[in-house]
Amino acid sequence: MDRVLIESLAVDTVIGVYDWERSIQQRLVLDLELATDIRPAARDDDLALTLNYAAISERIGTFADEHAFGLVETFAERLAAVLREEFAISWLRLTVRKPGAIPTASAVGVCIERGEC
Ligand SMILES: Nc1nc2c(c(=O)[nH]1)N=C([C@H](O)[C@@H](O)CO)CN2
Repeated sequence: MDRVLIESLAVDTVIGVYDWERSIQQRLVLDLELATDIRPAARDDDLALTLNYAAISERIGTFADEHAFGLVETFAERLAAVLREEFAISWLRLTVRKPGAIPTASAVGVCIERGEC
């Protein structure tokens, strides 16, 4: 299956399990692979026939603004569900990295796959 890609999308949100994390925003960096057949859009050169990565990126920013989860796992799971409900995404791979969490690591985070290809 073809994929629409969104790479290194940065969002700032309240995220973390410790008290000091509940009153600040921290950066998450997201990579998404979104399965879709790109041939209809390519055939007609029509944005309406594919997954609009601009609209999806904007929705992710809104989602990050609206929530304040403890775990990156919860952020990833809930975001994947919202995106699959609101866009015609049959399968996705979502990586959520929290680059500031561990000073001696470039990033930590999770990678999930949901749906059928
Ligand atoms: N698997 C996870 N481990 C940890 C998480 C998490 O979201 N998932 N979060 C934290 C803290 O919030 C940490 O990021 C603070 O530096 C610890 N472990």
